[in-house]
Amino acid sequence: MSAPMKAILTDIEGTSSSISFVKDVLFPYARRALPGFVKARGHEPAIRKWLDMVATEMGGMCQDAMIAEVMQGWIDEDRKHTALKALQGMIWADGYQSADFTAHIYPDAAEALRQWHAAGLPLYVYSSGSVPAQRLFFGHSDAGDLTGLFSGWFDTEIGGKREAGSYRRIADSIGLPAAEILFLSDVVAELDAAREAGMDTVLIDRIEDYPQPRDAGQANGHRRLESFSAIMPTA
Ligand SMILES: CSCCC(=O)C(=O)COP(=O)(O)O
Ligand SMILES: [Mg+2]
Repeated sequence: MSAPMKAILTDIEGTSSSISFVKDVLFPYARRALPGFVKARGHEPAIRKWLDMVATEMGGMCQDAMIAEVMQGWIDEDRKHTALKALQGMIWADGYQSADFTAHIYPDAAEALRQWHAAGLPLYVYSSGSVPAQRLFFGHSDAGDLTGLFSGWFDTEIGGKREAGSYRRIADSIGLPAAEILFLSDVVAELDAAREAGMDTVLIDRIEDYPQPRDAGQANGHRRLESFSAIMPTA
């Protein structure tokens, strides 16, 4: 018999929210703004530390304009680099504050998150997007400010999403055995890592993001659902 579910940990892109919002709205916004952002604010310590991290990876001294160009390339490749994600989050803050966009959330996800929270189930986020970017995302979602629904936030500062150790550290930080946490994601490799750490898993396979639903082999033994509605009826 499996352990009772005591908390839910959710991914964002492709799980609670559409891939196309991230790829077609957020990434191009950050790509366009990056050179100006680095030029105007690169001297601020909270920004400098990330630029220096990228410069070190590039082999040492390089001009900020070149660092910005390298990071634009990383955006095109969808690299989940912690420095890039931190800077993207700072850039998106302007976009949300000036109401250039609101963050997409699938209506079934917003509804289920509200129901689970109302039922007393603690909710957590684990995304490659930085924690500040996650807070902005759920704070300015199509369904309003949902930040109050969450008990905690995790990004790649705790470790990569495809590494079992990250999920062990998250379970420790939440203060529950991994077996009592359900992780939701659209990426099988992330679910594999969470399962290796002992978490329960559900593959979210949204038709809008994955027009060719994953078959049982591709799902690699993870329960596969097309929305949040069927995960745990609370009604
Ligand atoms: C929360 S900010 C936008 C999402 C993002 O930058 C990203 O890389 C999403 O990755 P995820 O781990 O949520 O699939
Ligand atoms: Mg995802």
